[in-house]
Amino acid sequence: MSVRPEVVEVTDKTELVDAAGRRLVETVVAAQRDRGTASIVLTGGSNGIALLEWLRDNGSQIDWRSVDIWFGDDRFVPDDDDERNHGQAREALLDHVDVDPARVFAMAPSDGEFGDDIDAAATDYARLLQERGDGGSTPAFDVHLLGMGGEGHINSLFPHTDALAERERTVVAVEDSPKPPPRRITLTVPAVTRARQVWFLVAGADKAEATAAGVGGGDPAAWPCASVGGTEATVWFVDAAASADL
Ligand SMILES: O=C1O[C@H](COP(=O)(O)O)[C@@H](O)[C@H](O)[C@H]1O
Repeated sequence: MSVRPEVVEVTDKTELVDAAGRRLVETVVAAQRDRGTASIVLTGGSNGIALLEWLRDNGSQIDWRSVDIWFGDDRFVPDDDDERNHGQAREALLDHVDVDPARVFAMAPSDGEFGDDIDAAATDYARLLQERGDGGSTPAFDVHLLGMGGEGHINSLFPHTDALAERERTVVAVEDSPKPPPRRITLTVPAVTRARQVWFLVAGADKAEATAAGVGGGDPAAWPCASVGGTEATVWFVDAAASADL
């Protein structure tokens, strides 16, 4: 991990979303003031989507026209499938604020332009990241949001998998995710660690062991959450139950 993680402990999930939401508004507004633009990598999962709902109601200080929206992972299923992180993000936020559609970079669904060719879809997302990367393999995202599973997975990077071990490509296809649906596209460790700030949104007692491993520097092959951090900040927003083992 690049920088020492900061832990923001709150009581429950409502406070967690509120704390992360307030800080995200501040961070995006500051980036837009300093650089004229901002970039956020969204995550799926319960807290990631709750945060987007919070932003829908409380994010009016953000100039949504000047934000690039990326996805940390998505499920390779048809576009109208409820499992799509992109569809959930549209419903929670993107359809309700003034984002520039040309700056919302969804991963291809299984009925999109690449059809069922998941590798072509993953390769194309890597191409897009590089194209917008100002000479780097990806943009230096302002904030990469991450949910986390009880076994420590982030994006679709699961313990002891080739996707987690990837150190060259920024985006890979996953054909056998242990959590359904099995086919996914995900940013890899080299992509996540390009972010200025990496934020974990974690609630629930079933995440306490993984939280302790992530914050405390556990084995990155066993605990994907321990394998990433931001170049400027790594922040863990955790509720009381998830922080029980810290
Ligand atoms: O499969 C996924 O799960 C994680 C965590 O989800 P949660 O509901 O336990 O918070 C999520 O971060 C990831 O984007 C998603 O594809």
